[in-house]
Parts: sequence; C-alpha cells; structure tokens
Amino acid sequence: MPEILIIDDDPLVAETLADLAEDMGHVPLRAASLADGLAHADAGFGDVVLLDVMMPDGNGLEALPRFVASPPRPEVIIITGADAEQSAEMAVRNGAWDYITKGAPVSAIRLAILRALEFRNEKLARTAQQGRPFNPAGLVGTSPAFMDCLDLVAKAARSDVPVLITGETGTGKELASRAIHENSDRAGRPFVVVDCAALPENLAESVLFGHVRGAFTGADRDAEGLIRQASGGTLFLDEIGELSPNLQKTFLRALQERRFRPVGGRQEVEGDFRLLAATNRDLQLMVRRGEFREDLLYRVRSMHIALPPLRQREDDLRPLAEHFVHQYCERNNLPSRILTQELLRALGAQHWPGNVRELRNTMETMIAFADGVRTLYPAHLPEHIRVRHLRATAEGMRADHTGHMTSGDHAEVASQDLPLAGLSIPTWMTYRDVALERAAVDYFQNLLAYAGGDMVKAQQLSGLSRAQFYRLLRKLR
Ligand SMILES: Nc1ncnc2c1ncn2[C@@H]1O[C@H](COP(=O)(O)OP(=O)(O)OP(=O)(O)O)[C@@H](O)[C@H]1O
Repeated sequence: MPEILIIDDDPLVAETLADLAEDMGHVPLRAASLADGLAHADAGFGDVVLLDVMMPDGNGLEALPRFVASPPRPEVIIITGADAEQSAEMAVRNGAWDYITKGAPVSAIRLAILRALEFRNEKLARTAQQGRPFNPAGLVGTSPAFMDCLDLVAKAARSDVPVLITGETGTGKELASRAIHENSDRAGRPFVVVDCAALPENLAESVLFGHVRGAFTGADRDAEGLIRQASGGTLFLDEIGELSPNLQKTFLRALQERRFRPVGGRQEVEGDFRLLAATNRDLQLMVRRGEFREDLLYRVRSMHIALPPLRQREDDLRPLAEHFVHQYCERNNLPSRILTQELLRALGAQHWPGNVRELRNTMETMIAFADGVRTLYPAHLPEHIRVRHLRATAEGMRADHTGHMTSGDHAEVASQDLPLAGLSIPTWMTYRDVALERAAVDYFQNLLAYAGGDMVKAQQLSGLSRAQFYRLLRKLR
C-alpha cells in the first residue's frame, strides 16, 4: 500500500490529511517536526510526502532537497499558506511534485496525491525496466555537476569494468567507489580497500598477493593477501598513483591474466575481483614523466569519473551541510540544529581546499563548540574559517565602496553592512563578537598597510603591548 508521510505541526490539519490518506487506501504517518519527518524518510518511509512550509524547527522548503534525496526518493507535495505561493512554485522547479495552498478543498488534495502516485508508479516501472533502482549509498548532492557524476556511478555499477575515480582530496572518491560496489552484482561480497600510499615497500607484494609459509623470515604461515580477500567482490586501490613501478608491473599482469602467484608460491591462483581505483594526481602527466605505466592507466581507466571540487558545486553545500548536521546530532542523541541564511552564505564564500571532508569537520566542530545552541550563525564557525570569511566580506565591501555604485547597490551594501543581517536576529553577544572581529581585521589590514609591513612600527602605532599585538595578529591570521 502506498505510504503518505504527513509533516505538519498543526494537529488538526495533520489529522485531516491522515484521514484522507487512509480513506484513499494508503498508509499515513504523521510528523510534527522536520527532524521527525526526515528521520522517517531516512528510515525509508514515504511514497508521497505532504510537507508544510512553516515548521517549528525550520522551513519546509529549505528541507525539500533532503526529502527528495532520501532513500524512498518520494514525490513531495508542498503545503503552503496563500502568501507563500511564489516560493512554492520555485520549490516545484527544484524537485517538488506539486504544491497545495492551505484551505484548498479536500478534492484538490486527493487529486494531487493521486497524480503524484500515478507519476511515481510510472517512474518506478521505468526504473525496473532499466534494472534495479540506484541506491546513492550516502552520497548527497543535487548540483548538476554532481548529478552527472551520480549518473556515471550508476552506469559503472551496472557493468564490471575497471573504473578510475579522480578528484581533489575529500571530494568523495572512496564514497563513490562504495556506491558503485553496493549497487553492483558484487554487493554483499567483500569491498577491500588498499591504500597504495601506505603499502610498505618491502612487504607490498605479500600484502597484495599473499605469501606461502616460509617465503621470508617471519612468514610462519600462509597469508591470503588483499586481492584474494576481495574474491567475488571489489578491490579498491586508493591513491593508485603511489604504486611503485615494480608493483605497477606485477599488478598489471594480475589484472590482465586474472591470475597471480603469491610470494614464495609455486602455483598461480585465480583472482576474481572488480577493480576500482582513485587518485588525486594527474596520471596522464605521470605517464608523460615516466612515473606511471601507460598500459596500466588504460587498463584501470576503462571508465573515468571526475568528481568536481566542492567550490564548483555551490548547490551541494546546503544539502551536504544539513546532512552532516543531522547525522551528527542523530548519532550523538542531540536535538537538530537550524542553519541560518548568514551561515549558509558564509559557507558558500569559502574555498574549501579539503572539500566535503573539510565541510563535514567544520559542521561537526561547530555543533560541538556551540554547546547546546539550536541556531547556528557564522559566529559559530571555527575561528580560522570565520576570519577568512570576515576578511573576504571586508574586502568585498571595500571593493564596493571604491567601485561605481548605482542607487540600488546602496541599499544592498547597507544591508550587508550588518555582519549578521538576514532572515533571523542573532543574540547581541554573537552580533557583537562578529562585528568586533571584522573591525579588528579591517583595522589590522589598514595598520599594516600604513606601516608598510614594518611590524615594530605597526605595534607602536597600535598602542598595544608587543604580546597583545602579536596575539591578536596570530588570531586574525
Ligand atoms: N557527496 C557526498 N555526500 C556525503 N558525504 C560525502 C560526499 N562526498 C564526500 N563525503 C564525505 O566526505 C568525507 C571524505 O570522503 P572520501 O573519503 O570518500 O573522499 P576522498 O576523495 O576519497 O578523499 P581522499 O582523496 O583524501 O582519500 C567522508 O566523510 C565522506 O563520507
């Protein structure tokens, strides 16, 4: 029976919708908060989600991408007040199936649910024809660049060819490899990770191919090796660019012949594994420099997935940040947190050299340090990121002030002048801390420019003691 997840904090509305769903022969489930609703969706409940916009713990439209990406991939119908129609239309463009204004006749709601389920059935039938549905296996993101990569991951899962996944550190290469494995015919069999950068030179062959008893001093029994452990499953070579020339040669042979000889062994053994490899290095360049075998590169790159850095997929920031916050709170039994627009803007202004891993650490650090605080502002960001952000904002504003402004720009700058301007009002202490920090960044930039980089002169001009001066400078840097 189709499942209808009703997310509305108004008990009367929720009950009416639940009665209607039941009346239509569906299974209703009610949630009075976004957090509860997401927990149900993440647990796999819901063919259709009826989602209210104004919820006690946040805005339903902002949570929309997480519902759309949740495991049942439900059709979401937004339930909105008459004055929010415009944003609901926007939501439909962003993946919601439909929207209904509050107070619409029951027949209109019935029709919307009916149509959503018809559409869903067709969609599922189409997917079934193409094979089993794709499980994103923890991969979160909605940007076009990321969706293209997901398509490739799904395609890779339907085949058994070697795949090379490239991308900067922390872009999700290992996670994508796991998703390929989980969605492939080899799911349920081992997924074995080999960190090529950590293979000890003298033992690398035995770690990979195994050894027989007595093959070398200390080999007091047979060892299987990682390749045999991956038998029937997937072998993931992480940092493949770090394989030594010797191992590249031996491994290429194992890959071509599907057979190899354990160290000290007389007989060859069979290796039935699917190869996935990842690197953040430019293997083509390494080939030109003679550091990587060309024949091995062609072997492992039957298919290539290039994961873009986080700074090139702006649309992923919000769902990822919310995903990590939700995951962390759930794991630590904490109430969920609300991310303010100002915080999301501050996250969007970062360069993220450590990509998704850095974002994850940032969100977790924020929750851990903003002890018990339910609403997160830029002031809760780890210090080094906050200073980077304040500096960028200050630079942006300086550029605005020196550039040519139209009268419209003045209003824009005036609102940006408030470091925490946005949808919600921060506490005075938070506002004051951020404003003070920004003033300090500004002051020090001007001071150092005035002193021509002469630190002694700058310290004297500042009127601060040497210790205070350098402490503050270190903090701002
Ligand atoms: N699209 C994503 N959705 C959810 N989590 C992600 C995503 N991409 C990366 N992560 C998370 O970011 C962290 C780093 O991911 P992963 O280890 O897969 O990156 P990597 O590219 O293999 O990094 P490295 O090159 O440093 O080994 C992990 O905690 C992973 O769960």
